[in-house]
Amino acid sequence: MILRDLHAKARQALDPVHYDYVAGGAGDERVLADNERAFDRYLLLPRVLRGGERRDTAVDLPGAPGASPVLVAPTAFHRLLHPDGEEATARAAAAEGAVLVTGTASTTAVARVVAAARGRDRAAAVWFQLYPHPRREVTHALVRRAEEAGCTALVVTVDSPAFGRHTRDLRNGFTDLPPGHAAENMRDLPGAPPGALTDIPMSPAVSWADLDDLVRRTALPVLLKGVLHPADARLAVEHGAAGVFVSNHGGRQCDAVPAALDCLPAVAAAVAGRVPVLLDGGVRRGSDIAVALALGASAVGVGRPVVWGLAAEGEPGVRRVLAALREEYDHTLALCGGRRNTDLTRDMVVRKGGTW
Ligand SMILES: Cc1cc2nc3c(=O)[nH]c(=O)nc-3n(C[C@H](O)[C@H](O)[C@H](O)COP(=O)(O)O)c2cc1C
Ligand SMILES: CCCCC(=O)C(=O)O
Repeated sequence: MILRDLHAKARQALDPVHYDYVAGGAGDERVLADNERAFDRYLLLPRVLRGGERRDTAVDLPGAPGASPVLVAPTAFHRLLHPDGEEATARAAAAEGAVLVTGTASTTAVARVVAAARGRDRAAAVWFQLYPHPRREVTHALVRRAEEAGCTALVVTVDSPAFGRHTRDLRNGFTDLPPGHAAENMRDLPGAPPGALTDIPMSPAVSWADLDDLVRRTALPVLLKGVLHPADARLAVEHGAAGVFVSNHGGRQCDAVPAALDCLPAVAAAVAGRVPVLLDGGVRRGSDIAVALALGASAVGVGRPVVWGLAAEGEPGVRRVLAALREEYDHTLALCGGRRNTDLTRDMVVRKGGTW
C-alpha cells in the first residue's frame, strides 16, 4: 500500500517524460508486466510451530556483512527525479541497512554518493554498477573511481550488449539529460562529454575475457547482473564472479524473456550455493521477498519502488519503501514459522492451483 501510494505521488510530481523513462520498458512491455505477475503464480506454504521470539533477517553478502535482504538496485539519473538525487538515496539506504548499488549512469559522482552513505552509517556498503566500456582503459578508470570512493563490490551489468529500446522514450523523444545534469562518473574520461543518455556506451563485443580482466585487476568482489541462463550462471562462477543477479533489467532490454522470478530456480540450482544468487524485477511486497528467498535467492533488489519513493518524498520516501519491504518480509517470515532467511526452503513455495 505504501509503495502504491508513493508511486501515485511520484507520478503527480514528475515531468511525464521522466515518469515514462522510469515506468517504461522495452518493446510491448510484456516482460515489465510479467515480472510482477510472476509473483502471483507462486504461493507460500508455511510451516507451523517452529518459529521463535526473535528473527534475524540479516544476510552476509560480498563486501556487505549483516545487510538487509532488500538491496537498492541500480537506477540511473536520480537528480533528474529529485533535487537531492543519489545522495538522498544513499543516506536512506544506509539508514535502513540496505546495500546501495550505485550506477555508472549516476548524476552524482560515486565519491559523493559513498560519502553520503558513510555520513549516515560508517559501515554502509555501496556497490558500484559498471557498464563495461568498449574501451578497456575507460572501464579501468571507472573501476578506479569506484575503488577510490570506497565501494566494496562491483556489479557488472551483462544484459546490455546494446542499449534497450524503451518504447515510451522513443515516442517521447527522450534522448538527452536536461541542462545542468550529466552522468558525472563519465566526466573527464575519454569520449563525449556526458549529456546524452547514450553517452554511456554499450558494446556487444564485451565478453568473458573482459570479466577475467576485471577480476584480475580489482581486489573487489565482482558480481554479474542480468544472468538468466543457468549455463551463464555456471560460467560466472567458473570465471570468478562473487555473486549473480538474476535480472532482466526490469523488462527494459529483451522483451521476450521470462520473468526474473521464473529464471531463479534453475540459476540457483546451477550455482549450487557456491556464491550468493540475487534477484531483481517485480519485487513489490514482503511476501515476494519470501518467495524469492525460498526459491534460492540470498537477497532481492528493488528498482522502481525506490525511485518512486525518491521522486515523491526524497530521502524519507526511499526510507519508507525500504522499511516497509523489510518489515513486511519480517512479518511474512514469522507467519511462515521462520527465524532466519534460510528457514524458507524450496518446499515452502507452490505454484498457484497446484502443489509441488
Ligand atoms: C529508471 C531505471 C534505470 C535503470 N538504470 C539501470 C542502470 O543504470 N544499470 C543497471 O544495471 N540497471 C538499471 N536498471 C535496472 C534495475 O537495476 C533493475 O534491474 C530493475 O529496475 C528491477 O526491476 P524493478 O524496477 O521491477 O524492481 C534501471 C531500471 C530503471 C527502472
Ligand atoms: C543511460 C544508461 C542506461 C540506464 C539504464 O540502464 C536503463 O535506463 O535501463
